[in-house]
Amino acid sequence: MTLVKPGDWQPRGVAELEDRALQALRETERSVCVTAGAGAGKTEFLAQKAAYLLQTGLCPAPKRILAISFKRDAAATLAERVKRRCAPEQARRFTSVTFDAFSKGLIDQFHKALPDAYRPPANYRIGFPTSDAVNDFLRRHNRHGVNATQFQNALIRRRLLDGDQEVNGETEALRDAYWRDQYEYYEEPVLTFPMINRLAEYLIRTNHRVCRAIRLSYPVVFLDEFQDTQASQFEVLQRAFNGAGTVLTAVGDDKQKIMGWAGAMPNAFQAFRDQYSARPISLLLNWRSHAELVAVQHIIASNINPDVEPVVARGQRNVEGDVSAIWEFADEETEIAVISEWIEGQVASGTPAHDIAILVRARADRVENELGPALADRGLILRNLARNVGEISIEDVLSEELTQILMPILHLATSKRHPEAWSTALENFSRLYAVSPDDDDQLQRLNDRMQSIVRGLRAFLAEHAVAATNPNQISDLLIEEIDEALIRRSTPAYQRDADYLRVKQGFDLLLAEAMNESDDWRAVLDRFEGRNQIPLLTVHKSKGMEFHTMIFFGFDSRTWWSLTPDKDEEKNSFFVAFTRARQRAFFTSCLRRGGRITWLEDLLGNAVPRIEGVMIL
Ligand SMILES: Nc1ncnc2c1ncn2[C@@H]1O[C@H](COP(=O)(O)OP(=O)(O)OP(=O)(O)O)[C@@H](O)[C@H]1O
Repeated sequence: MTLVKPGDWQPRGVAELEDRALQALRETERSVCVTAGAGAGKTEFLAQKAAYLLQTGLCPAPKRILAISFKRDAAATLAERVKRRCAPEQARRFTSVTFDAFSKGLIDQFHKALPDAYRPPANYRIGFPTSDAVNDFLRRHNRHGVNATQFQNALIRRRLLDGDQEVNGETEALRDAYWRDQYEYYEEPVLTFPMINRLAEYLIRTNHRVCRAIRLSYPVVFLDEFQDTQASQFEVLQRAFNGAGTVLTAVGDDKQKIMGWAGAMPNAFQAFRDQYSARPISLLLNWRSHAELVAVQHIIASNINPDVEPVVARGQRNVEGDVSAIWEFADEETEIAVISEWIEGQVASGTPAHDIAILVRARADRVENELGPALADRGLILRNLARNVGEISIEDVLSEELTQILMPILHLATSKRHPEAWSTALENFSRLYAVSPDDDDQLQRLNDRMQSIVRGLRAFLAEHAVAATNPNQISDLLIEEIDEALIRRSTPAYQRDADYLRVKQGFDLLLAEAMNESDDWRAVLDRFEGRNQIPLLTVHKSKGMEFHTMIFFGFDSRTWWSLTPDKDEEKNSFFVAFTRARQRAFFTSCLRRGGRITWLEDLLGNAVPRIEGVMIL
C-alpha cells in the first residue's frame, strides 16, 4: 500500500475543511482539544484525521487508532466514515467503540487478572439497576440514611483494592456487599457499567501487561463528545494513557453537555487541556444548517456561553415559509390531527419520512401511542428508536456489527444490482476471513464464496413467501454460511454467548416485525432499516444526528418537566434539539397540557415566533 506524504495529503470525500480543522488534523505531536458548535463537522473531522494518520503512515501498521464515543451509533458512524475514506487494510486499524464497550472488552479479555472477590461470573448479564433496586439493597442492609444516588456516587468514586485511597471501613463493607449482591441475589449475576468501569480501572492500574498492551496498540486516541465524560471514565483514560506518549484528540461542545445528571464532569475540556497540555482549537463553520437557523442557534449559544464565537453557516436553505416556530394548539386532539396531516403533506411533496424527526424530552412511548395511530391512518409509520426488541433497542440493533454483516447480503439477494452493498459485503468478508487486499487469488475465492452465499439466499427467498418464513431461518442460514465462529471471533463484544445471543435475538425480532408488516422481501428490508419511517427519539438519543425537519413534541412546562431558567443543562437540551435540523425546527405546545416556558421563549424573542398550530395547514 503506497503512503501519501503528509504535505501532499488532501481531505477525502469533502471539498474542503476549514483552516482550523486542518491545523487540528496536522497536529500529531501534541494532544489537541477541538471545541466546536453543532454541525461544525466534528465527526467528519475525526474521520479525516484518521484518514490522514493512516494514509500518511503517521500511524504506521500494526499500530491502531482508538476512537471512543459515547453512543453505539456514533461509534458506528465514525467507523463507517473512516471505511469510506480509507483502504480496507487501513480502516481495519481504526477501532471505534463506546467507552462502555472499551471497558467491557478489557475485563472480558483479561478476566483472569481480576481479583477473585470482584471477578464477574462467566454468565453475567449487563444490568441497569433502578433507584428502587438500589434502595431495596440499602434497606436489606439496614442503611436507611443513604439514598440510591449518594450510594452510587460513592461506589464509582472508590477504587478497588487501592491502598493509596483513604479507606472508610463501613463504606468498603457496603460496597463489597453490593458487589456480592449483584453476583448472587438475582437469578443471573448482574454487572453494571459503573462496576465494569471500576474493574477496568483496577486492571490498568495493577496489571502492567494490560497497560502496556493498550499503550503499544494505540499511540493515537480520539475522544468524541468529550463534554459528556464522567470523572470515573476520565480516570480510566488517565491510567491508560497519561505519560505514555499517546497523542489524544478530544472533540466536543460544552453547549451540548446534557449528561450532567449522569455524572459528566463540570469542566471536562479544562481538565483535558491541563492533563495533556493539549492545544485548544475551536472550529467556526456550521456545515449542517442554513443561515437563518444558525442565527437562532447563536442566540441560544450566546445565552449558554456569552463568549461563544459567531459561527458561519455553510448549509443552504431550500424550503419556503417558516423555518422555525412554536406551534400552539388548544388541545391534544387538534395537535395530533394537525401535525399528522402536516407531515403527510410534507412527505407527499418530497421530503423523505425518515428525514422528518419527532423529538421528545422523555417518554417516547407515550407519544408513540398518541401520534403513531394518527400517522398510521395516513399511511405513515412512526418508529420509536428507543423501543426494545427483546433486550436491545431498535437503534442499537441497527448499529450492531451482526446487522452490518447480514444486511448487505440481504440487499444483494433482493436486488439486481447494488454496488454499495457489494463493496461493503466484500470488505466485511475480507475482514472476517483475514484476506489481504493485495492477495488477488484469495480475493477471487472470497468473491466466489460471497456470490455463492448470495445465490443461495436468493433461491431461498424465491422459494419462501414472507408470510410463510420464520425470521430465524434467514439469520441462521446466513450465519451458518458465513461461519458463526468467525463472526464472533472478529467482534470482541460477541465473545460471550449472552451478549451475542441478545443481539441475534434483537435482529430476529426486528426482522419478524418487518416481515409482519410487508409482503415482499425488498419491502421487509426497507421496513427493517426504517426507510420512509418517521423516527421518534429523545433529545438524548438524537445527539450527533441530523434531519431535514425536526419537530419537538411537547414544548410546555409540564412535558418539559424540569425546565427552569437556572438549570443550564435544560438550555443545553434545547440547543441540542434545535441544532439537529438542517432546514426547519418546530416546537409544539398545547395549552391544555401545560403552560408556556416563558423564560426560554423570552430568550428566543421574535426569532422563533409562536403561531397558531391550525394555521400551518
Ligand atoms: N468539511 C465538510 N464539508 C462539507 N460537509 C461537511 C463537512 N464536515 C461536515 N460536513 C457535514 O455537515 C454535517 C454535520 O457534520 P458532523 O455530524 O460531523 O457535525 P458535528 O460537529 O459532529 O455535529 P453535532 O455536534 O451537532 O452532532 C454532516 O452532514 C456532515 O456530512
